[in-house]
Amino acid sequence: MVLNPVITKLAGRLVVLASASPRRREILTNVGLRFEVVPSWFKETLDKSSFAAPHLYAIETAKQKALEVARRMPFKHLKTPDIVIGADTIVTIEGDILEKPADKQDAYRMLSRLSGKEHSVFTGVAIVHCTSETDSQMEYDVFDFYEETKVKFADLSEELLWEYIHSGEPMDKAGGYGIQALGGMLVEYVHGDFLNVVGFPLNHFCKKLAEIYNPPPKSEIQHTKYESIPNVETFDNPGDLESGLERHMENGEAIRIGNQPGDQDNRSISHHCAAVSVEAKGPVEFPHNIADLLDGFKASKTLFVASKLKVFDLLNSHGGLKVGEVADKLQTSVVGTERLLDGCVALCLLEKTHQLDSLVYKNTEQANMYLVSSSEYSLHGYIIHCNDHVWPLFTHLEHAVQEGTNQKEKAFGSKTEDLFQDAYCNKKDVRLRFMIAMHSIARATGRDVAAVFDFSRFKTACDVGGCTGAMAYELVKMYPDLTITVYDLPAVIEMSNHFRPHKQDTHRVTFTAGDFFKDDLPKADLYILSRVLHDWSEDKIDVLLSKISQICSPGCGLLVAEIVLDEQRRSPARALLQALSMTEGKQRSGSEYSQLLQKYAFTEIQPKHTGNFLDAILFVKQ
Ligand SMILES: C[S@@+](CC[C@H](N)C(=O)[O-])C[C@H]1O[C@@H](n2cnc3c(N)ncnc32)[C@H](O)[C@@H]1O
Repeated sequence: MVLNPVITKLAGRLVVLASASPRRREILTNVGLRFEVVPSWFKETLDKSSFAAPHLYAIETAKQKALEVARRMPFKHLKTPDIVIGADTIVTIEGDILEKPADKQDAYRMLSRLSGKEHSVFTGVAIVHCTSETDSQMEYDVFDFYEETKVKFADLSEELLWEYIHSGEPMDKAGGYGIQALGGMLVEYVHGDFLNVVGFPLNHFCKKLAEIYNPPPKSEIQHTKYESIPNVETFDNPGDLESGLERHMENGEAIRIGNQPGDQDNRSISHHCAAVSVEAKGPVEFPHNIADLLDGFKASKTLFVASKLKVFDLLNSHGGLKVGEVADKLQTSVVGTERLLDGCVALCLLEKTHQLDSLVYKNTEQANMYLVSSSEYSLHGYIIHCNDHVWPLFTHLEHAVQEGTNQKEKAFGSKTEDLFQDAYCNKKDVRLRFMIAMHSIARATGRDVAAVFDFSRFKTACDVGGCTGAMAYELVKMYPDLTITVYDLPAVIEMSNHFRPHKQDTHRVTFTAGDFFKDDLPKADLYILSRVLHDWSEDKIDVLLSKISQICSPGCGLLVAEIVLDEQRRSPARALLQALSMTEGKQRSGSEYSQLLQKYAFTEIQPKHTGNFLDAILFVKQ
């Protein structure tokens, strides 16, 4: 369930937020919108003086941010979004626009201007629909709006001002303050939408969606159609967009790619599949979605190999390197290394810049955050697992489809009786690789799963099949009264100490070894099943859930963390593609999980999409 039914109209479309702001991401995630984040490269350099009013500047910046992403994605991300959302927040006082401070002095200048006075916060929002209707070019329908909120600051002493500036909070925020955190202490009153000041006017956005999807008569809608994109300056060279895939249309009007607004009800396949209806007789437009799929495996393998060779670790520790230096340090050929690095640039994992007379390769911010093996939320372990374990299974997909079985024997030479307890899994190196992979996903997701419900009424939890304890560590961080037992097979528990975080007090997380099909589970008032149910047959699930149901008293909780399918079982593609290499389990929709758990006297509280790798459903024992 989501707060605004209109948001469900976006289900099944590839929705992209063209903003790196964690605050915007959180606001939209909280209402159940599923979207990808692709930060815009548009430089915020529009000439403010050329706009008649400040809000027009914010709207234009939001539009340009969204359009830049809409234009870049088909070429750099190999997929075409259906909808791109851009936003720009500015603070205005006495007719001047204040954006993000450049440094501490700039923050001081801004905040002392705001002290004791009322100012306005404007957020411009652009919703860009990407369509390809009648001619060879993509077309962009842009719907935009803005919201104004008045905020009054208290009189700020010099001491308070500098204390706030030294906290570091002002630096990435329009006007130099963040109302949702420490900056809230500076504010005397707010007139208008609070979330607008945080960075995204959710209420107005939902109204706008309602207007777009349940439209009033056409004459009343105001939006701009961009057949070609206005020439704007971005970090990227717009010229390179023309060099990649070109759209071929010999006589126009042949096909439509992508769902159009209003298509929701008769849509037959989901967004990533880009519903293609061939309506006309003439030659057809170039099938971008199919071309993207043809290259999909090359893109994955490029990421895998760069990760395996630790390219991102190397570039992170050196800041930036020339191709010869990378080849030298990796002991690889110069020509092959250059191809790999250029492939990573094309996939937006690396940046290539001219420095003096040479080309230097550097990690993108995203690569530093997720691909460097030592980074806090690194996906490196999971990427290596995909390369070493999932990739070989997928090379036998044809057999898997013919035989309806997992192809572990063909890929690794071991027959699967129990997914986790055969000789192959008991090899120490294989087990460790698996645990590192589980750890990286659970760490990346744990915080979001822990935050989607209020678990504070639970004092004891048992993470059943909790592996390295990654989810447990995130939960105890957020809930200071909670203690968690991580329950897993002895061979896993034996190695769990490797994963204990150093900078966290971990005494509230303990480990118990056992077999959840055979042994008694520890007593707790919240049970967690994260990525467990999808792995097993109905019979085995029956054993496990009967055990949990018996041990639970009324009021006990059961948290299921899985990728939850939509009700038509069409998306997310991630879940359906993962199912192709499954042994005996299956992926389920929200209502399928509810029906399953109902049999064991658990009632669903609410399913939540976290926007992360896993979704969450909380159940309560009756
Ligand atoms: C797919 S992993 C999920 C790990 C963790 N919950 C997460 O979300 O990252 C499944 C976990 O179940 C554990 N497991 C499998 N069979 C088990 C059994 N019979 N008893 C206890 N744990 C088991 C595995 O060792 C593994 O850690």
